[in-house]
Amino acid sequence: MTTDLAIEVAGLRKSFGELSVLSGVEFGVARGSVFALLGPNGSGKTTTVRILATLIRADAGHARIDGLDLVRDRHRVRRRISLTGQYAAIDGLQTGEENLRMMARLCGLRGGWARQRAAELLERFDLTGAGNRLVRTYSGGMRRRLDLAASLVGQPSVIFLDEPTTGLDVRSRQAMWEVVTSLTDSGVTVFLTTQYLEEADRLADRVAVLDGGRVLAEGTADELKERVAGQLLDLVTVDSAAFAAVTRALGDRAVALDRAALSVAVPTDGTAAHVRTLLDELDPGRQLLRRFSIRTATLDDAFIALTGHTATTPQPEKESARV
Ligand SMILES: Nc1ncnc2c1ncn2[C@@H]1O[C@H](COP(=O)(O)OP(=O)(O)OP(=O)(O)O)[C@@H](O)[C@H]1O
Repeated sequence: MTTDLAIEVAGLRKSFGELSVLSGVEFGVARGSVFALLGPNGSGKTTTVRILATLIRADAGHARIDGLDLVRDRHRVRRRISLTGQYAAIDGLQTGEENLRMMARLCGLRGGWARQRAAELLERFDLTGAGNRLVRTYSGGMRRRLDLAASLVGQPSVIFLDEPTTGLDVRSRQAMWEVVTSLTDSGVTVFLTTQYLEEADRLADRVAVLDGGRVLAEGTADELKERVAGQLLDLVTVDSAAFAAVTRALGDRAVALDRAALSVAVPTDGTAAHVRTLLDELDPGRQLLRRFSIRTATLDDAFIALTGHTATTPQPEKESARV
């Protein structure tokens, strides 16, 4: 079956014993796009990737890759996908070039062709200069790039990147982002999981927010931000009593609560009239607010508004952070 969706997922469920991790996950990923699955620790991102990469089976629901059913056509699906970040497929005691050449041979390319493919990939991932060095001397960022290069040897149509930049420093993360962006130039579909909202915002054509076993929202990063409102009025209160009073008055209009910083934000259209009305409503005696500023909503704000917590805050802490 041909479809313009590279990945289609419907009603996906998965439990581990008593623990229900996915309870009806649905989404579609357009061919040649970058799709980010965003969610806090333990929300089931890796489980979703492992199901889609045919490593484990879902309890219910179905999924297709390139129109092929994950269960019935498992072997054909496997030839079209690659998964990076999970396997230590790279041998530290070989050079980068040797690793890629070995992969190429495993994919059926012979002598000269394997050498040529390895050289192309080293060049593409900016590793030509390091190609003859043992991989164990590579930095974390170089290893990730080599890992990604290795996953492209077989020319997959869908690439899964499970948290591709976790643990990398800022520069390596940016280098990785450039590489990921360039992947879709050759028509590859990229499915990435991340806890970094900035990463999803920067890379993904579409983002799905996974929490509580379901996709809570799906759209472009801009669409998700608009769910919070285009602009936010940030308010810093004078003390914790004032913070409590202001957040109580805001009720469920409050977003981006930060008790430690005594700050809270509220959606606004940014006009002087609306800002004045809000300030008068929240602080009629003019004693509760220290400062205010207006900013454009971020994907962080959208995430918190949708899920009630931050992307990286584990469950127990999040309860105590609630107001
Ligand atoms: N094989 C397994 N057996 C039992 N529980 C599992 C197994 N695999 C995952 N889990 C549990 O399922 C939940 C979801 O895990 P998963 O790794 O999919 O989350 P995640 O969103 O990728 O989290 P993180 O961002 O921390 O990597 C977690 O509570 C995890 O402990």
